[in-house]
Formats: sequence, structure tokens, C-alpha cells
Amino acid sequence: MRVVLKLGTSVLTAGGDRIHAPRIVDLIRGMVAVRAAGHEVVLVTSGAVIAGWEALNFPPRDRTLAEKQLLAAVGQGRLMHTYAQIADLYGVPVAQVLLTADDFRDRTRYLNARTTLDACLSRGVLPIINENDTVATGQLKVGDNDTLSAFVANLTEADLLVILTDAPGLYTADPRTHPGATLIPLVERVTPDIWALAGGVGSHRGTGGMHTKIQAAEIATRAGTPVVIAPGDAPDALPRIVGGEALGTRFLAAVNRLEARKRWILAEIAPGRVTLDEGAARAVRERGGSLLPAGITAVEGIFERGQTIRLFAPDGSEVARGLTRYRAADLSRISGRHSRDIESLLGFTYGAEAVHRDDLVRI
Ligand SMILES: Nc1ncnc2c1ncn2[C@@H]1O[C@H](COP(=O)(O)OP(=O)(O)O)[C@@H](O)[C@H]1O
Ligand SMILES: N[C@@H](CCC(=O)OP(=O)(O)O)C(=O)O
Repeated sequence: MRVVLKLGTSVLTAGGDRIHAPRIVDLIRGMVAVRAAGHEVVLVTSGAVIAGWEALNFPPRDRTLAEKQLLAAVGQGRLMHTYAQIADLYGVPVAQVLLTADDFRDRTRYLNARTTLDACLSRGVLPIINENDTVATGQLKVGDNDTLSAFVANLTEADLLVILTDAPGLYTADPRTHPGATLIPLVERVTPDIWALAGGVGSHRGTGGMHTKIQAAEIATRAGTPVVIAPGDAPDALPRIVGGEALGTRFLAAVNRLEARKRWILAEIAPGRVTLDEGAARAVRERGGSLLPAGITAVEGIFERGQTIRLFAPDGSEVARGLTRYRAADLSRISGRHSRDIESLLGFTYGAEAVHRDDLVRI
């Protein structure tokens, strides 16, 4: 299972004013246990702003954007240092990945981020993601790390998104102000009734409160990833949730992930088309196999890497649609050629396949 774990400021500080290292030890141990059980973990972390505030000796806050950016710039490195030191004790290498809204909007940046995260996971590196607060303002910003974690769950096609926070889950009302509120263990669909449960903007340190967590749950479940919102102070929260224990609130996926992916692939079709030779057309049509450049006889139209193109058989019938790993000009240069020649022809390679079988939808 591929799991995206989101840790809020409230969890990392254990309710205090500074990053609480023993809490990070517990959380890293949970991630180590989950990895040892054969799962992959991608971490989305908050905490840069509060780490920066601590580093500057808790100056009075004015909560302007400029201040937040300064504190994040000061704190991000320190936050990463803490993670790296603790993860090191368990032999886990970490990678810092700072993303912002444009990295999800721009196809090339999106694919590059995905490639980097895949590389981290295949090498056993724990990617630690935060928003790049220094460069992101206004429209350029995702804005909160709950939403960022849902975007990351989509980007990495995660099987589960776990959001740990300082509340025990989604309650019938904000438990801070409504002592009688009770836990909602299961949400089958994010309806307006569920939205209505989100109270104010959360703790004084966090961003967004339950509102952004419900938003994250809606984004991820719509793309086929179930979401759990659970208490960050519960011992072994992550291994228990991944092991199937009912902790906190579980949001069921609204669609099957494969279906969601197919729909996404079909959503935006570029005006590009490639013609396949007999063998390639048969491999794609009958086995759903990847399309290698060697099986392409013609490339038409203009398209970018990562866009959906249409694949045609020699008789002109459409075989499939899929995401191309190479833009039109590059695909033209490598079509009909063996994959081992890609690097010498282009000077780089994005892999042996022109369209990988995971990125294909047969017609
Ligand atoms: N219906 C609700 N159920 C649970 N918590 C809620 C609800 N409505 C609002 N909240 C508030 O959301 C807070 C968690 O959000 P936040 O402080 O932003 O945490 P984080 O730093 O983990 O993102 C809780 O402490 C709680 O006060
Ligand atoms: N990027 C910011 C965190 C923003 C955020 O969403 O915080 P939180 O609500 O605590 O998850 C930081 O690192 O401080």
C-alpha cells in the first residue's frame, strides 16, 4: 500500500509552542513500522512556521504573509534537520520536496515531481513534503497542507491518505467548543451535512481547522483514495490505521481508483495522434501492453509530455488513448527506433515506453 501521511503543526508541537522532538520520534517509528510491513510512506509535514518562530526566539506575531514567509524560510531547514536526524537513527534517508500550486497545474512540473517521488520510494527514501511558502503567495499557493496532502495523494496515486491532527477525528461539532460532540467513525460521502460540521479555522497554530481536512477528504476520495482523520497523539496511530484498525474518522473512496485514473486520462485529449505498426497495435489492443517507440510508424499533431494522445492501428481504427512520456517532436525522433537508442537520439530519456501500460485506456 502507498500511504500519504499528513502531520499538522498541532501534532508536531504536541500542543506546545515548539517542535516536540519526542513526538517526531514516535511518528518516525510509526512510519518505520509501516515501511517494514512492506508499505510505502510519503510524508506531508507542516511545522516550518512554528520552527522559525522558535528559532527567532518567539517574536511578537503580526500574522502577515511576509512574516509567515520569513518564519517558514527560517524554520524549514531546521524542521528538516530534526526529521533527518531522527530518521537517521532508524537508517531511513529523507528527501525534502517543496511544492506549490503551480507544480500541480503545470503538466511538466507535475510529472517531474511525480518522477522524483517515485524515485525516492523505489530507493527507500522517505520524501518529506511541505509547501514552498517562500515563493508561494495568493493564487500561486495551495494554501494549507491538508489540501496539499490530498493533491500529493493524487500525484502519487496513494492507496490511503492519513491526516493526523490534534482532534480525535471528525466530530459532530468542534469538540473544543462543544463538549457533548461525538465522533463520526465513518463518512461514506462528503455531503453538505458533513461540510456543516467543520467549525472555525482550527487551533491558533494550525491553518484551516476541520474545514480544510474535509476539503482534503473530498478531493482525495473523489480520485479514489480513502482518507482517515485521526488523533496524532494516539500511540502507534499510523501502523494501527494502516493495519485496518478503526481509529478516528474514515472517509470511503467515492470511486474506484482505476476508474478515476481512466477518467482523468480521458478528460483532456491533446490534438495528437500516433499510428502503430501491426505488432504494437495487437500488443496494446489484446494485452493492454505498453507502447514502445519501436512500434510507432507516424506521429501527428503537437502535444507535450504528459498529455493524452490517441493511438491508431495501421487500418485507421483507434486502439487506445494514453499519456505520452515524450512530447511530439521527441516522439517523432525516436519513433521506429529501439528504446535503448532513446538516450543517444535525444540526449535524455524518460524511460523505454512512449506510453506506459499504466497510462493507457483501451477503446
Ligand atoms: N467537527 C469538528 N470535529 C473535530 N475537530 C474540529 C471540528 N470543527 C473544528 N475542529 C477543530 O479543528 C482543529 C484541527 O485543525 P488544525 O488546528 O488546523 O490542526 P492541524 O494543525 O493538525 O492542521 C481541532 O483542534 C478542532 O478544534
Ligand atoms: N506550510 C506551513 C503549514 C501550513 C498548514 O497548513 O499548517 P497546518 O494546519 O498545521 O497543517 C508550515 O510549514 O508551517
